[in-house]
Amino acid sequence: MGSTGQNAWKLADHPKLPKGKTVAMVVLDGWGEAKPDQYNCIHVAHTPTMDSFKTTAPEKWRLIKAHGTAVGLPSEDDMGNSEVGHNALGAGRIFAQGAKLVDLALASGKIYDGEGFKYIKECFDNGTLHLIGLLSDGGVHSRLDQLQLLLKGAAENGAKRIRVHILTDGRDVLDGSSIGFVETLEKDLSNLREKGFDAQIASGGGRMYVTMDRYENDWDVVKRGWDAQVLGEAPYKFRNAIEAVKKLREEPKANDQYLPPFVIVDDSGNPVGPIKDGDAVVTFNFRADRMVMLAKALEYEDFDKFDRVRVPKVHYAGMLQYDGELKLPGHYLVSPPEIDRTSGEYLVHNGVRTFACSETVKFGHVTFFWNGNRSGYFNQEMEEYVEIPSDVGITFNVQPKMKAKEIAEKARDAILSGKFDQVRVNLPNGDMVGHTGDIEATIVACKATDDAVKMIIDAIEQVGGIFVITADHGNAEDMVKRDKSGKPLLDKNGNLQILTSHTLQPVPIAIGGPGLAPGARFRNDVPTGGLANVAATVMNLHGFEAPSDYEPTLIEVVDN
Ligand SMILES: O=C(O)[C@@H](CO)OP(=O)(O)O
Ligand SMILES: [Mn+2]
Ligand SMILES: [Mn+2]
Repeated sequence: MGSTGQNAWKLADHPKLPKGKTVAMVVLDGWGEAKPDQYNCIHVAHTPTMDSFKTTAPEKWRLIKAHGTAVGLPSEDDMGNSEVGHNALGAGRIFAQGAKLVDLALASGKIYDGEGFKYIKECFDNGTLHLIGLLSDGGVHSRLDQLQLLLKGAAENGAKRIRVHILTDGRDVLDGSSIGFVETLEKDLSNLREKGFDAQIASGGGRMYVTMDRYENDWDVVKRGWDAQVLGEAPYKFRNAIEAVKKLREEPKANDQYLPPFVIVDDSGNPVGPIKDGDAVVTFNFRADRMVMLAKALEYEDFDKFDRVRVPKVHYAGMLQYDGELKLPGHYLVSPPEIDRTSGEYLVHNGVRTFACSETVKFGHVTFFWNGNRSGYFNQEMEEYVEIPSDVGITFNVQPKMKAKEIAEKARDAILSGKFDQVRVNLPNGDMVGHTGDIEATIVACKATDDAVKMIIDAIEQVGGIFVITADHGNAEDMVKRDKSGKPLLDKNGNLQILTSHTLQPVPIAIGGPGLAPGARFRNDVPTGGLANVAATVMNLHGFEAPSDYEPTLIEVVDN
């Protein structure tokens, strides 16, 4: 911004909308809009509150885009996700996101001229290059084609010995697709071997059970990965990764997301790629939340979350820097998007007292991602962030109600306390249960979400406030893979192909409450509006104009 002084943060008064109304900002995670059928869990579930917005106040309900270029992703084929979704909601502008920035850096070759690559390259003569990350083409945390380019580029730039530590997906892509991705990677590695490089897969495991925990929900997940990747120890040992994944998937109930950790061993039974002193390590996920914990384990000298046993002296770089505030990791291959001047920061500077809450698995979404990938408060006196501990060690189809009620109660109490102007929550159920692929449980999840929304809008009713209900991307509204005409697809055994991932669907946004000015309604001249238009809308509802470079507001106020 032009000036860094306090004045630069001052927002103009909205000409028509008053200040001082309590605004509830509710994000339903994984709640899109799709045709009603039996695989649309939101449609099947009893959701009278969410239904009523659409039917009783159609001028205060609409759909907005939540995927593709509307949230800074490379193409319209990219489904939405929580990181880019909450970034857009909070920042009010569309930033080229990690997926795109890595594409550009790889295409131009600039990645190899950067400080991060030079740093890891210092180990190439005498050490091994380890690449750790999610192996799929989901495009939410990482992409296989980026890994392939990085492998090729590293080899061309001097890496002689390369070990890949894979995390199987099944959450952003179909369950069972891990085998195909491992086969593709094995082919690439064998090509490299033919050219004289020593390149192999060294370890693996399912993303939800090995390494990719987030927000410090369960350090055991990261420890399992550490043991396999760094120490070369795991309950399962295989000679190659294709065999490993095929065998481990044979266990009843096994799936890609939760495969147990394994290491690849040589003829004598020794692990082929533990991480040692003098090695280089790259975590090739571009998305932050599920890499931060491993980054801490690799980088922090003082670390007490689990016994690392051996802490190798390595040159470590992230694909991106995952946390700008913590400067974590210190070295990275591609600079992250610089998401500055978020609505949260503006509003705090303009006297808006903010409360934010979710349960652990989504806590960082409504704080860290919302605030432009920044941890902590802008102003401790004016903000309170509350984290409700998530259940640990279960898949959420077992507890589909999750902590929706507890989150809603906290929001209700915050609203009724009169201490806050904005009360912001993320309700995780549609997404977290949707990812399990369990349709019955997802229906229960959607009802629990609707009940929670009801509790929050009842509180808003009591204080004469305003509510904004929206979502970050789709998930629960479509649980099957479909052909182009929308017909559910069957696999070769005639079984339905269950969709565990997010979707490309738009999401609803509803506004209302007794504090909403009588003439306020959605404009009809922003038909392509998306998540990034929400921030200006919310600033208006707090009585302010949004900064001029924000995406336009979705609302207008007509004289009645
Ligand atoms: O669980 C996650 O990491 C992603 C899916 O990969 O979901 P969300 O973007 O909703 O957090
Ligand atoms: Mn989400
Ligand atoms: Mn999700």
